[in-house]
Amino acid sequence: MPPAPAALLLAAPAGLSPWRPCPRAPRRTAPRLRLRAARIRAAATVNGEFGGLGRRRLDAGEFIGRLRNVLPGGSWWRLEDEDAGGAGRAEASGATAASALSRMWALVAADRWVIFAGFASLVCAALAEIAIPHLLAASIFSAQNGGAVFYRNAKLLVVLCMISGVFSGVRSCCFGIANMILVKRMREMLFDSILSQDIAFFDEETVGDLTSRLGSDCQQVSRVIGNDLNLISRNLLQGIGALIYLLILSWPLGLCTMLTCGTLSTIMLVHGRYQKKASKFAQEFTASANNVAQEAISLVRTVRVYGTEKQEFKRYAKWLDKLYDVSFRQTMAYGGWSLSLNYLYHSTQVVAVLIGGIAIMNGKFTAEQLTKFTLYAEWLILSTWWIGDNWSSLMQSVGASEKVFRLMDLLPSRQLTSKGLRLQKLEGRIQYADVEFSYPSRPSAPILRRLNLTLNPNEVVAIVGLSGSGKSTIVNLLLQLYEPTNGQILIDGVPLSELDTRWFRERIGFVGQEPKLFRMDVSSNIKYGCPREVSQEEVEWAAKQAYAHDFLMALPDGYNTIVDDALLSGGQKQRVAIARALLRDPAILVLDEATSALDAESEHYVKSVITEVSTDPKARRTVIIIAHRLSTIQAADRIIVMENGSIVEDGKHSDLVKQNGLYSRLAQRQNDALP
Ligand SMILES: Nc1ncnc2c1ncn2[C@@H]1O[C@H](COP(=O)(O)OP(=O)(O)OP(=O)(O)O)[C@@H](O)[C@H]1O
Repeated sequence: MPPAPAALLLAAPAGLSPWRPCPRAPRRTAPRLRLRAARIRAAATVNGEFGGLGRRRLDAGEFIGRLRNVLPGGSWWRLEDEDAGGAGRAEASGATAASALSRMWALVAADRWVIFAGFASLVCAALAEIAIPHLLAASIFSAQNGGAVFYRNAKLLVVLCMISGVFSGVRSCCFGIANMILVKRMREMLFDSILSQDIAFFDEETVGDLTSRLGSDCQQVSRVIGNDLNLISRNLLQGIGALIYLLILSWPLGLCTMLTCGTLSTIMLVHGRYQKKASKFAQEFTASANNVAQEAISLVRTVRVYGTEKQEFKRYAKWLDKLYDVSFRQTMAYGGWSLSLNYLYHSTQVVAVLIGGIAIMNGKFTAEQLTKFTLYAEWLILSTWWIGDNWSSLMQSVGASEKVFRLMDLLPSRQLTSKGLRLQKLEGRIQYADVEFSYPSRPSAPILRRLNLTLNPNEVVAIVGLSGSGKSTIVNLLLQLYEPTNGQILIDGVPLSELDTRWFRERIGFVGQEPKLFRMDVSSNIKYGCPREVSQEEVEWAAKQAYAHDFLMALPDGYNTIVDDALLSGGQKQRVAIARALLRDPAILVLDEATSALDAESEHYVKSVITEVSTDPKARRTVIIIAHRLSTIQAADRIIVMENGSIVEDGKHSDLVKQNGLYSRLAQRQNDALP
């Protein structure tokens, strides 16, 4: 028996059987796998309403219509879903099994010796195994006629069993190793490709989807070499050997068996193609279920506070239901395939015994020949069955591999491939010249409109404005997370796009609105991404500068305490992030001041940075502060006021207050809000 559809097993949470519909989401409402008009009929069939078992009696026409839907080729089997992403479309333009396999071969080609050794063992084991039924029958019948031939046959049988055992073991090991190599390389390349994409890519893709490609899809592909190809090759060899033997023994009976196998192969191809398509849907649904789970778990505090556990469960169950639906059809298709096999298998046996028996009675065939025939016919049909099983599994893996390969084929971000200029020294002059920008995910919504702004070296510039006015976007462009749609940014007079991105980023310190920490110790978090080797003293120096040293020393293991995003308060995380930025001694420091809760904690620091840059010549650098609390940035050299993606005011605090414009209104509003 082949394993149950893998996507189902991978996606189903512990305790929730993948073979049962989710109890909370009745099949009547939740699953929206639209198998065209057949959906309702399909549900009726699954629920046992088909054929008069339900409450309403069906007339003959309706009955025949429904029967036609569930028969092979009927509309019940059609796989379509509006929410299935590219699954349906991918099928139309999908790569063939051959091209997917050649891609996989390219990944393991460096270690081809393992595969060659596996195939050599496979041939030896198959040759030994193919001779076993012949010798078995010969031994049994030679026992009737005396000892010598029987003992010779028995010895040969022992030797063949040993050869088959040893080479089967080597074969499994080699293919298993090749498989591990394939999955490891695939995951490495996929992860590398994902990490090298432009940030705009991550605006469109979801974390759950991408981790699903890395996890379950790669796992599904892992069966290709170790299981599918290995077993298909073995059974193919054995099947061909058995067929030749049968034709030599009796060509009419051999042809009869061949006919059965031909029919089985046709059903196998249709079944394999169906499984391939179904597996793509299962893949999409698994990814969507993962996505919901990932989102709900990462936002579990919000979920708890708003009491939306049931809502989240329903969202998750919706995808599980879809997965169930598609897996149900996969299982039914597999059932159909098994049914055809059993039927054809037993018919062949009966036909062979009937025709062979008549031939024995007519003296044209011996009992030993008929026994050998039956053994090899069984072998041939079982080989065809196993090839069919492994073929459908192979098709599922090919289906799963297509999206993985498509992601792997994405070109890396130009920033990571191009070698740009490295200036002798970064002075810190930043010019935005006629910069226009809209986010790639919303190209029709202009965010920055012909922005012209110059920041001089060592100047402390604060950017203020209403929420959504484009303040963070200005910084995003400087950090090269996105590129301007029009215009350009110049750094010390050189277009930013011509600079070596890595070199430039090493000279920028950035503290975002919601700094993230990695799950590692505090020291490593502070050192993260630092382009030079740093000592513990330097780490502590940076922490002191960021007013983080005291609370870090109070942690259970001080600087060795393992932290992550959930283990420190927002303000504490921000101070660790500030220490991280300062440790680089950046020529340009960017502080995207957090809104609301963090303001009080960051205010003190922002003020001290401004004071330090103004008074300490060693600390001088270009500083950009995106500020929400205007009281923190009064001492800045310049304040830029943004509205709807344009600069509407530019000057010192004292001048802007007098202008009676947006800044003075904002300042007034904040003053009024103070107790
Ligand atoms: N990745 C993105 N994709 C599409 N639109 C975005 C993206 N990031 C921001 N935007 C949009 O761009 C506009 C400007 O956002 P931005 O974050 O620059 O504003 P902001 O002035 O920094 O706001 P806040 O003060 O609330 O942080 C907003 O309308 C926002 O919805």
